[in-house]
Amino acid sequence: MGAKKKTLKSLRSGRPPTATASRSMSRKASRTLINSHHQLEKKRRQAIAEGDADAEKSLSAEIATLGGLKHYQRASLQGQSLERGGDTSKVLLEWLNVRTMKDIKHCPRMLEVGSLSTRNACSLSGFFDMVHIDLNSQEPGIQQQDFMERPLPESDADRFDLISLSLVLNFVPDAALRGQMLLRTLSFLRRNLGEPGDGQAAWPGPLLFLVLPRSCLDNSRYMSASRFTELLETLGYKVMQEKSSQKLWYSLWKLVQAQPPSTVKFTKREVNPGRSRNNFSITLDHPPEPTTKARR
Ligand SMILES: C[S@@+](CC[C@H](N)C(=O)[O-])C[C@H]1O[C@@H](n2cnc3c(N)ncnc32)[C@H](O)[C@@H]1O
Repeated sequence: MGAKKKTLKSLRSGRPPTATASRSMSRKASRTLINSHHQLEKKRRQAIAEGDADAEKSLSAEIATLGGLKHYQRASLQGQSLERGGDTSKVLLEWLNVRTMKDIKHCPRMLEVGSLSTRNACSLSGFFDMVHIDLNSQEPGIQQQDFMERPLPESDADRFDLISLSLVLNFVPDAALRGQMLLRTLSFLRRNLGEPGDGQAAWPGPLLFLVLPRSCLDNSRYMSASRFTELLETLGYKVMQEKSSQKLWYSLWKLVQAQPPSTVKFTKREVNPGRSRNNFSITLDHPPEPTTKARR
């Protein structure tokens, strides 16, 4: 660890206010840890799907040896500052436009799924009534909760004007679960934006902010930007903004359909053949066939 500690100062100086990792690791170490965690989680889910309890136990032990989700989150925080151009919510705030936000009389309610910090740009802006959740909370202001287990809202008071899924979909280790996560956003967004003229008309929502590593769309055998758009449009979203950085793809979607689709069949199919490509994919089988098992 001695050699790694030498990099501590430079890492800290490059870190945005959201990133408060207590111990730094090198850029290479954080990238390796993130990749290993994703691979092991994927294998663990496969073991669960196949009912292989021994394999699941040994993969869980390997994940624990790596430091588990807590260590992964620490690496992700460093990733924000080192490689990804900082806090992704800065892009969302730019798109929403400070002037517009100041004109909105109601305070838009925002759900940040996969929250590592309560001090990102959106949280500090004061424009939002924020709810932060994560599988593993690292701060008192972040509820420890699985979005997939969050009770479905009973009224608009429990719903949101904006949901953020920044680098969360790619964290989910299973293609079918990713589809379910996107589908689930529909239940958590407010569709009724109030009477025109009451100040709420300026809010452009209901909105979904999505960030993915570019490789998920640019270099996957089973996913591409057009295929992803096809799925989001099937769910009732329309793209409002999108941009790419060197490593990430940012997008902002507006929910434009009044009702969720009654059926969706979005299957895994090869769209970009090639040996060097990755296997990122999203599938959705809604409503699920009774015998269908979640599988990549
Ligand atoms: C790579 S980190 C991204 C964090 C941050 N949003 C960002 O943009 O850097 C992914 C986070 O999503 C969280 N996460 C994944 N699935 C989740 C779920 N179903 N519910 C809540 N949080 C989830 C993980 O615990 C992890 O902290």
